[in-house]
Amino acid sequence: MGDMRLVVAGAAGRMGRALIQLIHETPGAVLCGALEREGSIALGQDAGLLAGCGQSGVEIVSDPLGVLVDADGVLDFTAPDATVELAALAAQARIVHVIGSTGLTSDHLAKIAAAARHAVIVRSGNMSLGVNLIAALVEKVARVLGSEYDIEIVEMHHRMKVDAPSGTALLLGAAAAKGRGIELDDHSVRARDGHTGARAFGDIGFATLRGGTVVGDHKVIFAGPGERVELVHKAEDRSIFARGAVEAALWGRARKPGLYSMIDVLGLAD
Ligand SMILES: NC(=O)C1=CN([C@@H]2O[C@H](COP(=O)(O)OP(=O)(O)OC[C@H]3O[C@@H](n4cnc5c(N)ncnc54)[C@H](OP(=O)(O)O)[C@@H]3O)[C@@H](O)[C@H]2O)C=CC1
Ligand SMILES: O=C(O)C1=N[C@H](C(=O)O)C[C@H](O)C1
Repeated sequence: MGDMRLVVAGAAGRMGRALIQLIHETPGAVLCGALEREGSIALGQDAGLLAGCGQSGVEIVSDPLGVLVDADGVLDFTAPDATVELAALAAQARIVHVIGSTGLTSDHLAKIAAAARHAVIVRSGNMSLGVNLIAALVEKVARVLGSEYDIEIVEMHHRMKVDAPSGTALLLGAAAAKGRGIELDDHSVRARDGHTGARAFGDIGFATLRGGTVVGDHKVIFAGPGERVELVHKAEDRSIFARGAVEAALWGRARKPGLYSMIDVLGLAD
């Protein structure tokens, strides 16, 4: 097999630029296409120059079909509607689709699952090794400590982030719920304001902070009788997500169609 030919969707975004830099540094991967939405001021620019890693010869374009047809995979850190559209096109082209976009609704997730019947999709709210390791630990801690330990998840991101709670917070919440043997949707508390009454037994609470340039901080708190257990992750650089995404694409190349997560890629499943 030759180098894996990768398209970056959202090429001019914070993650898009980190991905283009990382592909440039990764043996076995090569940038073959770069996408931005129609009307973007980035269209026509050289993707490598925009990302700060030198001329790549890859022009940023808006037509996905033209670039996907010549690719082995697409790295997609864009927005929910764009991701669902790309999932259908990547499935038609039978190429690997790595999805980092967050803020997906159950409707988006159902469409992604349908596309995964035809092609490999790796989706995760956080592609870093550290967060996925913490997620595995959260599941275990939730199982061991039991429901007299209240679970609260606190996250902080940069002021430009548009969705809340973060995909990572939801991933960590799902891990905690799995450890407890409950459904997150039935126990998730996303906001508290005014006279809320006492905390309900078994809730999993989420608190969202936004400000400055914070790349991504997450803390899972297990508050029990007389003690607290806290698991913390602090992202300092977007390259940790980009590294995970490129690793996922290379891993996905040898898989059968299906919907996978970073837990599968990193071999962290029990
Ligand atoms: N899973 C993970 O590990 C991580 C996930 N993320 C997630 O990735 C997503 C992007 O984050 P970030 O890079 O910070 O955001 P940015 O807003 O910086 O980048 C997103 C880019 O995608 C572009 N875009 C939107 N729609 C389309 C489309 N239809 N076709 C092509 N490009 C499109 C945007 O263009 P425009 O500005 O014109 O809308 C923008 O340039 C978010 O959902 C974020 O939460 C981020 C980091 C890590
Ligand atoms: O938007 C971001 O920046 C990030 N988004 C992801 C999330 O929603 O958890 C991952 C990371 O925390 C950065």
